[in-house]
Amino acid sequence: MTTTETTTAATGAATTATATHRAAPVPVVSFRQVNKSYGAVRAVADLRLELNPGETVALLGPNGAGKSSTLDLLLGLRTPDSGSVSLFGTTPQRAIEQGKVGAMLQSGGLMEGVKVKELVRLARDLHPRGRPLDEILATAGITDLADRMVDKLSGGQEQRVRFALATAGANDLIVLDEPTTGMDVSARRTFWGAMRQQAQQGRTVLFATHYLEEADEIADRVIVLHRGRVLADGTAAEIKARAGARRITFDLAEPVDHTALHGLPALTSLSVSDRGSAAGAGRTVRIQSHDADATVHALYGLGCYPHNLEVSGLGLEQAFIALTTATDATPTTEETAR
Ligand SMILES: Nc1ncnc2c1ncn2[C@@H]1O[C@H](COP(=O)(O)OP(=O)(O)OP(=O)(O)O)[C@@H](O)[C@H]1O
Repeated sequence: MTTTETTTAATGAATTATATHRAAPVPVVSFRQVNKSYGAVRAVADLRLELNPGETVALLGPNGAGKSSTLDLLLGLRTPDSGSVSLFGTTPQRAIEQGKVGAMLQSGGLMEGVKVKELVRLARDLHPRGRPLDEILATAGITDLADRMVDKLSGGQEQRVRFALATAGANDLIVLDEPTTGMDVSARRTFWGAMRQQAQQGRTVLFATHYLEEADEIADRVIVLHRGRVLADGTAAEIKARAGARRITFDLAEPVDHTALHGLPALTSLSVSDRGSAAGAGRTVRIQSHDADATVHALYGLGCYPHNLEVSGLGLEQAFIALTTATDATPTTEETAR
């Protein structure tokens, strides 16, 4: 909090006005109109983004959307062509030197010829605010791997060791690029349990993932990147609502004219399975519509008698597909200009 005192001399008397302002918290991460291209490929385009203290944020996007490039810029591993990136109000390099950032990246092998505990101890000793070794091993779920040689680890175990290295110090920001790739279901559960603990201690967590259920379950904010831009930014519920579409499922006992179904209003997709409905006969129809009321109303107008009718919102996965495919259908500014 900042207090500003203003003293005004008027008619020989001093008037003191005290104004109290609440200082805006310094964002943990700030991207200001950042651009990054590799030759002709525009990987990050006019990216504006702020992360606030304590947020757990998922970065989603199809292959090539710019997720890894964004994380590389954030960590100072790449330099923007224009715009600026800051962490905790300073440069990425400075924030990392101060021990504020832990990262778990996709690339880069682990040092070989050492035991897991030796590698983790080294990372801990290099950190300005290293955590106790036993605690690091326990939170990463690798206590039983402590004496294993690093080159004898499975892919999923390696990922857990990478996580231990990323959390070897008391970081304020943890950055994870597809952290659970190669982990089985149980290792994933343990991993996210550990991650939650980190978030509950007030740390900001940013992770890129292709597992949409992870984003849905873990993140309190989801950022969808596409073609290097932010396509959607909000809670998972907001992203689902933003995609707008509803899913309509029903069974039909009688044969159906597919062309008539395709003519239903507000349709974004339609599939008819003739292999028998859930009830054992007929066919199951699955529709995505951006106006479920209009679609269902018209369905009755076709003389259809749907059974087991269900109308529901989209899951994050379908919302993600709806959002990104809608954008794929829209030409970019550069394409329009051609
Ligand atoms: N070093 C590089 N040289 C040339 N092009 C690159 C380089 N790194 C990334 N790209 C390109 O930049 C774009 C963004 O890549 P990036 O790896 O950031 O995407 P991503 O969202 O992380 O993808 P994925 O989900 O496949 O990991 C892609 O078109 C990619 O081919």
